[in-house]
Amino acid sequence: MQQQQHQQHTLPLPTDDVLDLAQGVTKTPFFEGEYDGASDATNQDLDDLEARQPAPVLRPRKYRPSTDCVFVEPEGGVRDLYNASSVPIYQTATFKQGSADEMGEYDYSRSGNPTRTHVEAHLAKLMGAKRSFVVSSGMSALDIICRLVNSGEEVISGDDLYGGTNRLLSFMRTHNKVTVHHVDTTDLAAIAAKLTPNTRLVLLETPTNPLIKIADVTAISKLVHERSPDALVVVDNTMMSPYLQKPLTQGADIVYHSGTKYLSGHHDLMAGVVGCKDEALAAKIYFVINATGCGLAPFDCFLLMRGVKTLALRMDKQQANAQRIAEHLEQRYGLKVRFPGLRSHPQYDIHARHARGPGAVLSFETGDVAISKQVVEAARLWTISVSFGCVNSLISMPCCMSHASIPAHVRKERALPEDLIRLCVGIEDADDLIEDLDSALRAAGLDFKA
Ligand SMILES: Cc1ncc(COP(=O)(O)O)c(C=O)c1O
Ligand SMILES: N[C@@H](CCSC[C@H](N)C(=O)O)C(=O)O
Repeated sequence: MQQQQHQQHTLPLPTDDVLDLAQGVTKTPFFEGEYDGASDATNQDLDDLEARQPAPVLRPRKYRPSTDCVFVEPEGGVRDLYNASSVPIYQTATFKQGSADEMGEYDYSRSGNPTRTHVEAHLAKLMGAKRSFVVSSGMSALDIICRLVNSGEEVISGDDLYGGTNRLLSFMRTHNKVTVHHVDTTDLAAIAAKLTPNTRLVLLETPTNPLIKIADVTAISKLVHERSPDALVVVDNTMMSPYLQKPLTQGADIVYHSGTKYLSGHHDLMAGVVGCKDEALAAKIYFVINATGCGLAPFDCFLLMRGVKTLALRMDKQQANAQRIAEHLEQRYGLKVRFPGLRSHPQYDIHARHARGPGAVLSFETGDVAISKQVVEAARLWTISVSFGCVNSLISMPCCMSHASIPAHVRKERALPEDLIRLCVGIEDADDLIEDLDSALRAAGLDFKA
């Protein structure tokens, strides 16, 4: 009984009411799919629907992605007693009950908290998810998803992926008797070769961290669902954010993000986000969150919500800067730059079909570990730091930083270049970023090509 109540209040609240009202008018719920300017129901249709209703109608409308980030559906989150424009931080562990056997919408913040419900509803809309959850970190989000895998089952994942993800999958292999296959996820045949009736998860990063390889989520989802109907396609969408890419609308079953990155945008909190395409999966995910207690704390929910509202603005500036920097490095220095906004990227077309932009993470090699180290250490505006998605620009060497937990021999087997430099581009003036990078490259002995 109590369990059911918890599941209800973590739903994006009256979204279903909204859709019921619009039934027969729109085939495209407002929270599904991209704005394409041409859905079956126009806003005029919805105005007409409203005019025919005896009472005020909650109107589902489709907005463009940047509007979606900042506009919080009034019926989508929590109802605040005082109509606060910014939903307050419900800094409470418990909620009072009217009687011993009747709890209200909330009883205990591990099970649910209004500030959390609010950001979850907003993120569900952005991701095109039936339901979303916010937890204590991106790794926590993946941990919850991995609990859907039983011992004896199999996971297929990339041969290029975040070091912490690799670490968790290795733990599952050694401690939980799960078979983990690492394959090149740009190669459909390589995935097909590992699919069995025992496959439970196909876990994709796209773009991958740090080699920026692109997976064709649509083609992979179709293949996996046909060949291994019990398998779930899970996409780590951290590098793109829901502003640029919505894998649930491309066939994936679950999407997750490190909210520590673009969603929050300022490197002032750790968070993870999970979005599910259906209620059955959502119920399983909610069970694990409540059972293990990794739901995001109220203050961090508030910060995450504040960050999401400026996501479009930040991402537009960051990726415009990244595009200029990628072109500069490729054209002026002749470096091999890995960035899906460059025509030279091997999966440029696939990425362009799936995402609204290239994002703001790129990587390149110098040909020598010592030179790369000199470049990284000579930069001034570019801070040496792990992570990405922050408003400040960051520079790193993945093999000794974010991916150091992958043993050196495995990095070698998977062709992860030790001299790789990763740039995470921020919102500074692109000219300043380029000048600073030029002087760091020059200090390390690299110059414009003749
Ligand atoms: C692609 C990717 N996914 C997931 C994570 C994990 O996120 P968090 O650090 O928030 O646990 C990271 C980085 O940490 C990452 O780079
Ligand atoms: N010491 C940390 C490293 C975090 S890396 C963070 C981020 N995902 C990135 O790619 O830079 C760890 O061992 O997890």
